Amino acid sequence: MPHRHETGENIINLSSATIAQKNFTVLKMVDLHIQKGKFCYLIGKTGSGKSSLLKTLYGHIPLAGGEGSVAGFDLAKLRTSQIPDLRRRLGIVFQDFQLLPDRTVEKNLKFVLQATGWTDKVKMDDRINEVLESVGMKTKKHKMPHELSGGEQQRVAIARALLNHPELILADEPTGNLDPETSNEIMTLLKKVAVENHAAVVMATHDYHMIQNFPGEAIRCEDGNVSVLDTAELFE
Ligand SMILES: Nc1ncnc2c1ncn2[C@@H]1O[C@H](COP(=O)(O)OP(=O)(O)OP(=O)(O)O)[C@@H](O)[C@H]1O
Repeated sequence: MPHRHETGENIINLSSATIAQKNFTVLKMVDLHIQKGKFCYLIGKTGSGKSSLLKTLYGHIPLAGGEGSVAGFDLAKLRTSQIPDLRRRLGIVFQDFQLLPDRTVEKNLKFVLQATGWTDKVKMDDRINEVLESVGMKTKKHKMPHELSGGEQQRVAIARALLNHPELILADEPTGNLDPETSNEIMTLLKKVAVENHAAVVMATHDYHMIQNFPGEAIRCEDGNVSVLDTAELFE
């Protein structure tokens, strides 16, 4: 189970951590240790704190207590100026894709590369082709987001998440807007790119059919606490 591994091998370490929205404590005494390269679900009822936990991990809300590190960044001491550096080490995928609607797939990806310090045009083009190839979208790079299906848009969003070789992909309900068949395709893709890129994945989901189809480990938010379990336990 993920919480038993040594600190140095972990991409996420939370110890006695408090996760809070404004002054409202969502989760407390959180101990969570996720090994590099692990695939982990994040489950729990609506309002149980899944999104708040992910937001703390990507520096959108501050750690409200205890200790925490993500990809080597100390969350308790994280300065605003370090947040872009942290984000560069992570890939983030959302339920609603969040592609820029006014530009092509290629320009969506180029925008991220430029915003994260890339300048060499040939290297940018090569990286864009590489990530689009890995999600099966290379032939669609001149399409606008509205010309793509939901599943295709999510493939592009996954490609975007991969651009800077993340060690950790955080995915908040990435299949929440997709039909079951497309959800399975996206899940298969996420698992494939995680292995290819040696990236860990923490994926929040409500979708128990998918968890049943793709068993694994899960972090569960419940009653203000976090526990780790094997998804097989959910269906006993
Ligand atoms: N911006 C905010 N200000 C104050 N409280 C918030 C804020 N966002 C969320 N909360 C509260 O924090 C708690 C956890 O919310 P969170 O969005 O993390 O849950 P969740 O498990 O991701 O739910 P869902 O599955 O519905 O997305 C909820 O009680 C929610 O009302």
